[in-house]
Amino acid sequence: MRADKGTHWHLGVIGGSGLAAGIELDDAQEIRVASPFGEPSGPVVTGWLGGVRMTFLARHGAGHAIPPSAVNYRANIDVLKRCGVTDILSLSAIGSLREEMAPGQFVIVDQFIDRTAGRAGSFFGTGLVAHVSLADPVCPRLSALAAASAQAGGAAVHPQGTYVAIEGPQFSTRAESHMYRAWGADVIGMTAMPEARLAREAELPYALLGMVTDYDCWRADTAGVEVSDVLAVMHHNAGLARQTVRALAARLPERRDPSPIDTALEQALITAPEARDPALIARLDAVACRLFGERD
Ligand SMILES: CSC[C@H]1O[C@H](OP(=O)(O)O)[C@H](O)[C@@H]1O
Ligand SMILES: Nc1ncnc2[nH]cnc12
Repeated sequence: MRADKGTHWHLGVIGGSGLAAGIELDDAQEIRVASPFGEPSGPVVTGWLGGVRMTFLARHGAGHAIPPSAVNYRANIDVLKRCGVTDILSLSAIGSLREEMAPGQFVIVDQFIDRTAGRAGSFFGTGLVAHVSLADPVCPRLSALAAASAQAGGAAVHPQGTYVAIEGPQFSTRAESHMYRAWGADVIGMTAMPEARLAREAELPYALLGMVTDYDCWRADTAGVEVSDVLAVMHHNAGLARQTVRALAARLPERRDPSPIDTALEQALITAPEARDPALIARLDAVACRLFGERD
């Protein structure tokens, strides 16, 4: 049995630092969704925005209790898929590694360097091996729509940027910050990996709207990052972020045409059918429902 996404959008929104309160939705319902991958960050809020189905999840849980290393990224992506989400927009606070990407501005991230360690980074494993392509890790369609929506709301938007994901929870040293710049990274954060790679494994097109909150610590005359600075900018920007999501809902074409990412697993599975682990396949009832059966 193969589940199709059909032609309707169902946008999943993951809200990061300063955005736990979420987006106001019509007919909103808070639902606890169980996942075979463990506890998600919290209940989802699902409803409608301008006629578009939307499901929101606060990445760090209520009251920002979950640090970046302890976010259960697999469960979060799994429950969004289980809710029927077709695409994911991630909202994140980011530090800037470039003069021209100033605090208060938005960056539509299109590449990643992953410096995280020890996070569960795949839904697959022994008994079902999959290698999805991550060359182009974000969805160009959703990214372009998010950029246009942010711009329409008056935000200064950089349409591209490379995000280095650090393990945290500490901010970087100045030496690290200089090194990431030399590597070609433009912005820095602690959460987009493995979130983006898991979204790809779940065949969910993913876009990241980063909100610059600080200059990290590479500038000689700038003090190190403080959480209070990040939250002050986010507080200021949260309205613009919510406005961007509303504008995005209005801008989505009536019909959702298929994306190549909807079938990302098609060429990725390498384990022979007879060597596959039924228990692992059972856990993939949502993530790989298109290949292994409908969700109940
Ligand atoms: C509060 S500063 C550091 C914190 O902010 C970012 O979170 P998110 O990506 O969820 O908006 C960053 O990645 C760190 O987790
Ligand atoms: N400078 C920074 N480093 C890591 N994560 C961040 N989130 C916001 N600013 C950050």
